[in-house]
Amino acid sequence: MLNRTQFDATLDVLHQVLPFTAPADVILSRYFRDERQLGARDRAAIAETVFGLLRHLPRIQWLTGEKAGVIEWLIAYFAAIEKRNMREMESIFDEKRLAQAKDWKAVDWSSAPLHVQASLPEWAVAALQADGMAEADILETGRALMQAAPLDLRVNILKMKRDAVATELAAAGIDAKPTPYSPWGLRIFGKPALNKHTLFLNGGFEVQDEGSQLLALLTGARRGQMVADFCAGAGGKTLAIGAMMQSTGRLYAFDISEKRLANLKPRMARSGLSNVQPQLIASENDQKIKRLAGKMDAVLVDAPCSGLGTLRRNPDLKFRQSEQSVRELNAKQASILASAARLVKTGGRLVYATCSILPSENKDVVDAFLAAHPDFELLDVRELLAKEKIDIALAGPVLQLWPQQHAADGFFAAVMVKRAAAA
Ligand SMILES: C[S@@+](CC[C@H](N)C(=O)[O-])C[C@H]1O[C@@H](n2cnc3c(N)ncnc32)[C@H](O)[C@@H]1O
Repeated sequence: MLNRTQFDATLDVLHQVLPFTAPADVILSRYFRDERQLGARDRAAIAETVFGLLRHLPRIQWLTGEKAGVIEWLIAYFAAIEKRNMREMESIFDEKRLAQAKDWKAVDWSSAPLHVQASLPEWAVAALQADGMAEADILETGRALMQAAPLDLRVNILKMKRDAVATELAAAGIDAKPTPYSPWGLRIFGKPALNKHTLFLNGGFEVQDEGSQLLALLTGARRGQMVADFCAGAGGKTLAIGAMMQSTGRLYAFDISEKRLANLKPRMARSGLSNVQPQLIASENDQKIKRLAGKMDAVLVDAPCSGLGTLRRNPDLKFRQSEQSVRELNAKQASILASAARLVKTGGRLVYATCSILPSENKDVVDAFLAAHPDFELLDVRELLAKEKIDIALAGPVLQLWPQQHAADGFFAAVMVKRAAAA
């Protein structure tokens, strides 16, 4: 149970987070930077409670009713979600609050609507149902997305072998196990501080969810090729692709965000890659793109998306996204994919990817693209991964990862190949 200092700080943070005007992790980092008196244990307890509450907020709001505010939500979180002992709560709450806590602790979730039980936005559940997903599967997905995610690392194969990194981490008391699918992944349970570890500083590994590693792998990028990471951001996937290319050939990292591309620079320096060319573009239709038309062996479109597949890490996205924002993203996704496709040469690969579980951001975008671009053909991801000796259960030719099934974030990828125009 939180002590008084931690409790008051948690309330402060929640008051700043809950308007949902900025990402919760950004607000939390800023708060910790300003409140220097808080020790490591305080910080860990506060962060855990804030993120725990956000994960369960749709359920908590249903339980506490419309008039409730932050304090009631926190009490309900301790009582109904964490099932705290009433005696523990006596040090923080008065009689009236304790009586509420007791009522909430006895909640029966089975009478709640599906989206509440799954702790997902109502519109997102409606979209999954409209696509034919069964109630039990939605519930299972929601439950898996409520869990905290483990920490995955991607070993930089340009510099190190996976076993060697695991051995060195073990020597530092960090237990890292190979991830089930990615040949470069290590999974760590617990929260060791890794950003000061020599292996990290020397570019031996990066923090990257296994699902994200698989998206890079699906580009099939090889030595000496011309490859583009169209929405490179801070380069999580760029770095993985650059290592697949053994730092040869040329790898363009495009993005419209100067700040994100700037964050790629120190990561590139650590990685030892010399084949990456970060390129700021004004939009997906930038002249720089036109000049490179038809030249790429592979193009990855890691499209801007709702992020609903990453709720284990970013639970506030349940509230920061809406039907309207997803509709706007859908238009952007289609436009970016169509533009990025122009870069692909005949026989080249186009990978469209998101970290979403919503059909409108995934297969609907790909279906519409394929219908409008008969020169592109869908490849079966199951065959591509089998060739890499990756044994993964998938329901169809595209990659859709589910946290409950694959223990990864909810990533999506479709791989297409550009065929020669019919004579
Ligand atoms: C899902 S994030 C990319 C994450 C990154 N690939 C990684 O692995 O770390 C999507 C990125 O698309 C960028 N973006 C948004 N609109 C874009 C556009 N029109 N053209 C290119 N990139 C765009 C955003 O700035 C953001 O960095």
